[in-house]
Amino acid sequence: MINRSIFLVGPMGAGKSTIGKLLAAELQLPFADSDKVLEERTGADIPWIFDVEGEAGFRRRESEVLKDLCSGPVQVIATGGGIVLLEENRQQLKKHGLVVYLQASSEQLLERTSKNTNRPLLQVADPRARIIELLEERDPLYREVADIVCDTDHCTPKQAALMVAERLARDTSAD
Ligand SMILES: Nc1ncnc2c1ncn2[C@@H]1O[C@H](COP(=O)(O)OP(=O)(O)OP(=O)(O)O)[C@@H](O)[C@H]1O
Ligand SMILES: O=C(O)C1=C[C@@H](O)[C@@H](O)[C@H](O)C1
Ligand SMILES: [Mg+2]
Repeated sequence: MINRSIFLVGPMGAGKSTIGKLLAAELQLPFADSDKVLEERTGADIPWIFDVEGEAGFRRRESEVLKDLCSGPVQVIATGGGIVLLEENRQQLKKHGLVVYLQASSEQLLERTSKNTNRPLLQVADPRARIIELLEERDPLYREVADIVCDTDHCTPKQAALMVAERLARDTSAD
């Protein structure tokens, strides 16, 4: 039985938002996306927030959103790729959720993030190098919080959602 929210973590382009929606439908749970909640609350999009308030301002807003989502109803929650950077966020995730790390190779991440410009941290001359650098820094943090790790390189979003649902059913069957 799933009695805690399911948080999807992982790098930009791992598919947290895309797979999260499909997973929520599969589990018949509501869906929330922390990036979207943050944008709605702020009344501005992520590039604007980074421009005006810097990454530190964005991270403050992100932590507030996470706290509220953690005290809300049980649902599937796609998080932002940098949610694991702050220790207090990692504690919240571990305490309140079942955490799924969606993994993908840097090549896949590059391909999946190259189609739009709404990710400020990737608006650099060499996004491939940035993706590798972020992955090196963050992979241990995603693993630290994860109950389940799923590789999404070789599956469609639908297949990935079904794979996560199966893993969750297995892992929560003893609860
Ligand atoms: N398993 C997959 N196979 C192929 N394409 C995928 C897969 N998962 C996601 N995509 C595509 O990659 C793009 C980025 O996915 P998505 O926005 O869900 O990533 P994200 O993890 O939420 O990233 P961010 O941290 O920036 O919010 C989308 O166009 C999506 O359709
Ligand atoms: O990986 C990150 O740090 C980010 C990922 C996105 O989901 C957004 O939260 C924002 O673009 C920052
Ligand atoms: Mg997303």
